[in-house]
Amino acid sequence: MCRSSIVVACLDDDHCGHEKHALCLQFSNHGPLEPHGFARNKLWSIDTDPPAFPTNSSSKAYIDLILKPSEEDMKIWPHSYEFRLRVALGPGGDLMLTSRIRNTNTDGKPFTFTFAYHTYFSVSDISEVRVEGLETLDYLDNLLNKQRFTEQGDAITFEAEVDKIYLSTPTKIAILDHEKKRTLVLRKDGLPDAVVWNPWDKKAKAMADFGDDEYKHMLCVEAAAIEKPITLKPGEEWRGRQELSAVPSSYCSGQLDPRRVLQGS
Ligand SMILES: O=P(O)(O)OC[C@H]1O[C@H](O)[C@H](O)[C@@H](O)[C@@H]1O
Repeated sequence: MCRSSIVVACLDDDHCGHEKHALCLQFSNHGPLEPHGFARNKLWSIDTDPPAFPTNSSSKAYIDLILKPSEEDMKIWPHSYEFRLRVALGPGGDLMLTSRIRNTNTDGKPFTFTFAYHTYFSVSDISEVRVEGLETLDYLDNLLNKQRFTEQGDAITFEAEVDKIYLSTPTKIAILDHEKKRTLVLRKDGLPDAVVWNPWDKKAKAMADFGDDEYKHMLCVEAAAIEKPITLKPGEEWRGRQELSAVPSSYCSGQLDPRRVLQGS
């Protein structure tokens, strides 16, 4: 059995094992439930006989984790569902996360949810990092009551607390870290939004499970579906996929295809 907020993969050499620098999953929910939803605090089981991987995929290493509600869970959120998370590693070290959520209600009722892969990336120095792919997009600012603004034309850089939900984002977003000589590339499917979060100094100090200076070396970029919650009728299934790759710094800005860089084609 596994917790949903387990470290699925550690992307950081220095802080391996610290959840804040690892990859977490959240099944978010609007309404009277705990912040960020309940899925990350539940026990998951491993599917020992998972369906085969699509034959066109080069990945052979994967595990399927399953979350279904217990009777206790249904008292808090009265819906029946199956949540299948496939964690797969590609031959070049890419990490693929595929979530499938199916409404298994037998009472005919639909349910609605929001979703985010709550990914903490380790970076050398937050002040030197930039994010490409979100410029000129609209966003909701979580620090200003979710007011809607439009981002400027430049790549995103960081010099203060940020907590934004970018809307209608492209399928590829890049986090350029010159000092680490690497670019992290996030590819996604079925997840139109992207949360960008760094607590900066004051909030970091106020967070019990976060070191005072850790904000300098992390950045959350989260593939998400938040603005338009997903509604599933009984029998319907939703799928949301995120793929993470780290590519050497020879990777050029604007050239968002890590395979071309790695394979030199
Ligand atoms: O402490 P966590 O549960 O990991 O969440 C920390 C942060 O995550 C998100 O990205 C939210 O947008 C923030 O508002 C929140 O404070």
